[in-house]
Amino acid sequence: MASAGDDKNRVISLSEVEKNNLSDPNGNCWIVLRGKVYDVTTFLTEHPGGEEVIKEHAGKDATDAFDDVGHSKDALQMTDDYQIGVLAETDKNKPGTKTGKNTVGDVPGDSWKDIVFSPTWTNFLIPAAIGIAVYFIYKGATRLFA
Ligand code: HEM
Repeated sequence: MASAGDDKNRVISLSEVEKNNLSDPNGNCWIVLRGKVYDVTTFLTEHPGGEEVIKEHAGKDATDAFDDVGHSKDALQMTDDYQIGVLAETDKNKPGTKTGKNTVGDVPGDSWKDIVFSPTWTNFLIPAAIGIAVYFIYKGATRLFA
């Protein structure tokens, strides 16, 4: 059922998102997740995590809060039903907004790239362990031939 109102690629400015923060007379609740705009007004009462957590982000970017919860892939796919547009390019780099695709593969920690390229302590620990092992092998070898 495609109609003009179903256009998920309508370009929406951040100031328009900010107006739909529940306090507006229309009572709408819009949020931004990775550069996409969602109208979650009707979803609030259905949200398994409760209304309040989403309401706190009404009219704002909720990407970090959404990711912090560790939403399931099902939850991520559900967001599609509420997308009403994309954030204007010029507004994507403003503080507090996150760009990027909202696809399953983009969930932090979900892709092998996040692990391989993450600068966490494990990336330091593994080379360090190899270094120590090489040192002891070398020490053992020099003792053998001494
Ligand atoms: C369109 C947007 C959203 C959808 C479709 C959605 C969907 C869901 C679903 C399906 C769950 C059940 C658990 C899961 O499957 O992961 C859930 C739980 C939850 N969500 Fe959302 N959510 C949305 C936005 C948000 C936002 C913006 C926040 C935070 C500010 C949030 C916070 C939570 C919390 C705290 C839980 C409970 C987690 C738990 O009990 O372990 N959600 N959400």
